[in-house]
Order: sequence, then structure tokens, then C-alpha cells
Amino acid sequence: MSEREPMHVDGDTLEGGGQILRVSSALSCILGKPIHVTKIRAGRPKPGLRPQHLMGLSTLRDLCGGRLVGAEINSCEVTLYPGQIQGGSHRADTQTAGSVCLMVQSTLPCILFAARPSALTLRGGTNVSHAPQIDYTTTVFKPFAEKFGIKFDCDVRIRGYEPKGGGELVLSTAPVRNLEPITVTERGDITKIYGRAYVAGVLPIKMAKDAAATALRKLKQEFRDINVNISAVQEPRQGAFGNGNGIIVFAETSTGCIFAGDALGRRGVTPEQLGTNAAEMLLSNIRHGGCVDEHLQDQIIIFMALAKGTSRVLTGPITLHTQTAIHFSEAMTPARFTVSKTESQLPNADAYIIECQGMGASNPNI
Ligand SMILES: Nc1ncnc2c1ncn2[C@@H]1O[C@H](COP(=O)(O)OP(=O)(O)OP(=O)(O)O)[C@@H](O)[C@H]1O
Repeated sequence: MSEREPMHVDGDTLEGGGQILRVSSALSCILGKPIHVTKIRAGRPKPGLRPQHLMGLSTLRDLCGGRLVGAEINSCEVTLYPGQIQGGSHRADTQTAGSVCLMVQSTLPCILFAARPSALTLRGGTNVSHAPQIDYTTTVFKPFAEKFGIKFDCDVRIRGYEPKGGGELVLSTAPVRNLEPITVTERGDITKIYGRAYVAGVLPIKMAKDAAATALRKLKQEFRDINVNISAVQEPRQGAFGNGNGIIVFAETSTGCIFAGDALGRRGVTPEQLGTNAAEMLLSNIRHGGCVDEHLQDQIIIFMALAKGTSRVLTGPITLHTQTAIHFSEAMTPARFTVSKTESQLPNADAYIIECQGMGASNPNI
């Protein structure tokens, strides 16, 4: 195990949220560099480690036989001494509605550089706020990740919602030698729009139907000639834990770009509002003229940094999450990013190119 002097990671930098932990701890494991993270989630109303951050960190420690110091709920400071990433079967349970999709964000990059295939059983929330819904991970993130040569399966066994959690998915993947650079700069035309509005537990299917109908109406106003298909789904009893409702809508382009908009049910928000919010989010993600939506943007930065060669991606306005991911990727790896404003084929577009000279991380086990 490496016991070199840990690199300092200031958790109050830029976005100041949990993403700093996920990016820096994943890179720490892959590169074998210890990190000392301070001021964890200083930018959040309740700073410190929440259950999903703690589970994410301890799963990484277990995957690589490393050592964690100071890893407790609410802790604002933690040190990770990584070992060698072994992979294999592991279980992690947030015991809350902590997002399993965010655990995928921190663990997937590591298990790609493991010695053997991995299967991680992750328990918590699958469709919760301030995180990708699992449908986003499987429909938007997964096909994009494949461009880097990443193949993974996400078997959603039980869906879990706020506040109880109780969801479960199995993330499995085989190691890669290195990641391929990507060029995603052709936005194309919107060819289809689809989605799902859902209810689980005791909530009536009418809520899903109303959310779907409102989103469909709103999207049809803008895309008269395009097929829009949003289904209303009652999650099967054995496939969902507790009550929950929400909606997620996707738009696909002729060049294979996929954008999303979503909303989650909560007290005081009508199904119609959910439908409107999800449709508006999708429309704003379509209008900027980029090839990725506001959320995919930050989620691909770590893979661009690790890839072997130059990647280029056309995006909308750069988010603070993306700036944060770039900041820590550059601080921890030799990868270098540039961001420049560019023309897009759409009128009133606000598009940028993120270019990255990737470090070409290679898996020592393959
Ligand atoms: N609606 C959404 N669809 C897809 N991805 C999302 C959505 N909302 C948030 N995300 C993604 O989830 C991640 C959230 O990171 P962030 O640092 O805010 O989270 P966190 O770990 O919950 O930390 P904190 O609690 O400190 O905010 C980002 O990658 C963001 O792009």
C-alpha cells in the first residue's frame, strides 16, 4: 500500500460539493495517489460526509484494499491511502435514500482499472433528487460511456425513492486496458422524444398519466412533426420499495446525441408541474446547441482526462460542476483541458468546445 504524503484536496473549491470527493477519490485509486480532503462539502448547507459519500469512499477503499482515516458521517476531513484495485464482488448500502447513481459515478472509473471483473451491489435511492435518476444513467450516460470503450451493465433490481431508499442495483463491468479518446461535435437534428412518468407504491397511476400528458403537450408545441412517446408506468410491487413518483424525458438526435429533462415528485408539487418542469429542462438542454446536456457535461470529464489521446466535445454553457471536475482532473493528472466558445448549427445557440489532452492512464493488470 502506498503511504506517500497525501495530496491536499480542498473541498471548498468551486462547486464545493460531493462531486469533489467522487472525482478525487476515484483518481486517487486509479493513480495510486493518496489524498487528504478537507472542508468536505463546505458549499452545502449541511457540510461533511453524507451516507452516500461515506459508502462511496469505503467501497473504493475495499475495492483497492486501501486505508481511510477520518471517514465518519458528518466528517469534514478524510484521508484515503489507496492500494491496488482488485475489483471482484462488493456490496455497499447507504441505508438511506443516498443515490446509488452517484456511487456508480465514483466506483465505475476505478473498476475499469481493476485486476478482474467486478460486480457491485449498491443499495440506496435509484430515483432521488440532486442526482441522476437511474433511467438517466442507463439511457444517457451508458451509451455515451461506450464511446470511451467502457462497457458496463446496470441491473436495476429494486427502485428506491426519497425518503426511504431501499433500492438496489448491480453494476458490473470488465477491466479495460485504457480508455479511447472521443470526438462528439456533430449535434444533428432531433429525431425522437420519449420518456416515462411513473408512480410506485400506493400512489395512483393517474399522477403518472397527468405528468406524461402535460410533458407531451409542452414538447409537441415545439416539435410538431416529431414522434413524442411518454409512457405512464405503475412500477411493479416487487420492483420498487416504498412510494415515489417522477418523470424523465429524453430527446435523441440524428447523430446519436441524447438529452434529458426530469423531475421528481414531492409534497405540494402537482403532476402537471412535474411534467412541465421535465419538459422545460429538456427544451433548455436542446436549445444551447451542444451535444451533451447540462448534467452529462460534468460526468464525462474524468473519462476525458483518463483517455489516451485528445477528446473534443461540443457542449452548452459550462457548468460549475464541470469547472470543478476539470479543476481536480488537472490537479491530479497530467491531462490538460481547454474550453472555447464556438459556432453551432442552431440559431441563438450558446455552444462551447471542451478539448482535453488525456493522460492515457493504462491498466497495469492487462
Ligand atoms: N437531474 C439530474 N440528471 C442527471 N444528473 C444529475 C441531475 N441532477 C444532478 N445530477 C448530477 O449529479 C451530480 C451531483 O453532484 P453534487 O456534487 O451536487 O452532488 P452530491 O454528492 O449530492 O453533493 P452535494 O450533496 O454536496 O450536492 C453531478 O454529476 C450532476 O451532474
